[in-house]
Amino acid sequence: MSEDIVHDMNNNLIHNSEQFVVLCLIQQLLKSHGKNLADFPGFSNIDESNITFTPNLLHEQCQYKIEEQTVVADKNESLLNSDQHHVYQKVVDATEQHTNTNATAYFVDGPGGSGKTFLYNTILARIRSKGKIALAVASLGIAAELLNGGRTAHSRFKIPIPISETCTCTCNISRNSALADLTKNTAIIVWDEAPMIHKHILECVHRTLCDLTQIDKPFGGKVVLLGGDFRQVLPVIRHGTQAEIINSYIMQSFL
Ligand SMILES: Nc1ncnc2c1ncn2[C@@H]1O[C@H](COP(=O)(O)OP(=O)(O)OP(=O)(O)O)[C@@H](O)[C@H]1O
Repeated sequence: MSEDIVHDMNNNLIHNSEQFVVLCLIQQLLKSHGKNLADFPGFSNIDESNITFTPNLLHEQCQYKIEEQTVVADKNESLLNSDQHHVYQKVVDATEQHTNTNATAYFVDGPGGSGKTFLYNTILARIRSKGKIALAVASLGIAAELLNGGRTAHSRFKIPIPISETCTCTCNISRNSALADLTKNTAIIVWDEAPMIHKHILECVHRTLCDLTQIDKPFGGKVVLLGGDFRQVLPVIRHGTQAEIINSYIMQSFL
């Protein structure tokens, strides 16, 4: 978190001390889960009203230089193998012809090392080279690190923790927030290691996008590219039976 803050400071988006801003963000996170900094030993609540921290998320995503992204996209595109190129073309075309009314969700399934991350980064660069917003998220921090501009899905969409079977909640994104603006304006969401998340998480993001866009289609009508490898790790269900684990798969979702 503090590294993100330093990055924003370097881009003149934040004017408070790094430690103060991190504590404010932690307090905001805790508040969204019904707790406060003062609930933890050694901390007292802090006054967030002094903060001049308005990270313009939309601005941050528009920082990508079109020329640089075009160079990356052109170079990577020429290297794609036929399978990668097939997916690339479908997804890029869907994003270009997208009207928000024809929902388009894609899933890329491939074993480790088959070039999924390379493909995602090529798609991200191509969409960004057209001046559009492309959000890159992953279910795991380590996978998010490998995506250009990647964040964990929990961090990006403020997914509530925990999420229960009966939960019909949405993510902690209010309609008039910077994050809502960013999400509404995104042309595509690329989500790596999707098979590792519980289907309720995906459904929560879907409800949030529908709420923000006011479009009653899968993922609020956004183009979504979900990727991963079903041969790797499945969602972790504490003390879960085999049936419960299988039922938690995103493939078991109504989406
Ligand atoms: N078309 C390509 N041209 C050149 N290099 C490629 C191509 N596709 C993949 N690679 C390279 O192959 C290696 C493995 O690819 P990548 O990391 O994208 O696989 P992956 O499917 O995401 O793996 P994992 O599921 O384990 O994360 C990387 O070094 C990547 O740069």
